[in-house]
Amino acid sequence: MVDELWNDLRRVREEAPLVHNITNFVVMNNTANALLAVGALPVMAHAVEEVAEMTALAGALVINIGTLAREWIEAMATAMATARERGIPIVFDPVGAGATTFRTQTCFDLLGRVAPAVIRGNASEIMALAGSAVRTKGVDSSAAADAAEDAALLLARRYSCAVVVSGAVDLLVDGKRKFLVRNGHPLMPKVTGLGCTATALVGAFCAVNGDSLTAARHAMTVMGICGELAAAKAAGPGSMQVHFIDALYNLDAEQLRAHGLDPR
Ligand SMILES: Nc1ncnc2c1ncn2[C@@H]1O[C@H](COP(=O)(O)OP(=O)(O)O)[C@@H](O)[C@H]1O
Ligand SMILES: Cc1ncsc1CCOP(=O)(O)O
Ligand SMILES: [Mg+2]
Repeated sequence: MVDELWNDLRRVREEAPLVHNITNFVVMNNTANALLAVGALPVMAHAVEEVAEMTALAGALVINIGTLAREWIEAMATAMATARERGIPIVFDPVGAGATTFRTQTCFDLLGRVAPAVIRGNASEIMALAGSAVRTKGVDSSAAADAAEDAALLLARRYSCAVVVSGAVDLLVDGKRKFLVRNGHPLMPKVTGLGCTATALVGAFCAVNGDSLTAARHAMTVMGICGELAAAKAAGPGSMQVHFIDALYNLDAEQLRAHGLDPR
């Protein structure tokens, strides 16, 4: 796994795929910096007048409903339709699904029109999309990833896609395969937007690897290892964010091996 991961990371760095993000106001800056640090090129564009053109240029489309407003929904649907026509992978982040009817219903509407390559959310969000009665506090999960395994499988079958449930241990399924990613650090959920960063990195890896589940596994492993490397230098969430970007930029093959990848 380590060699395949390294190959994908090198491809991201060499090919610098454009990742088109329709994402939330909270994380636009962190996400763009993380994509640049890993070697991809970010662009944030959400005007309905330009999204089709922008998506057509991209290696991956990331749709994130974190600060949803009605006028964005048409832009998201248009971008997703363009991606489908052109075979561009879509990665979908249902931020806060389950917290409000607007968020949950919009996810159903968008996903019902165009299925993504990958859905990446926390356990509460994935359970909400699967119809489980789950209490969710805004954008943070109230459950561990393993509690969402049945929900993840249901979504993987419903949309024929890969599903990533993030948490202390990430769970990844696509209906046929299941992977766990154990890397990571408890400081990570103390930095806003690292879930959205994970989704964007899944987009960057999907741009270079057509096997969506493998691409997602590689991205989530990179997230976890960089979280561990950053936490070793951080004094708290503020410096964690800065060290995380540096760790993404500097990540090398030796660090990947030293961080004990789990081949299951
Ligand atoms: N307690 C934890 N220990 C280690 N890693 C974590 C922990 N919680 C989250 N992570 C990692 O932080 C990143 C963001 O995940 P998460 O916090 O679940 O997303 P979200 O912000 O969407 O809720 C992922 O890479 C995940 O593996
Ligand atoms: C706090 C917040 N509110 C709306 S979007 C957002 C960012 C959520 O980012 P993440 O899910 O990556 O923590
Ligand atoms: Mg999130």
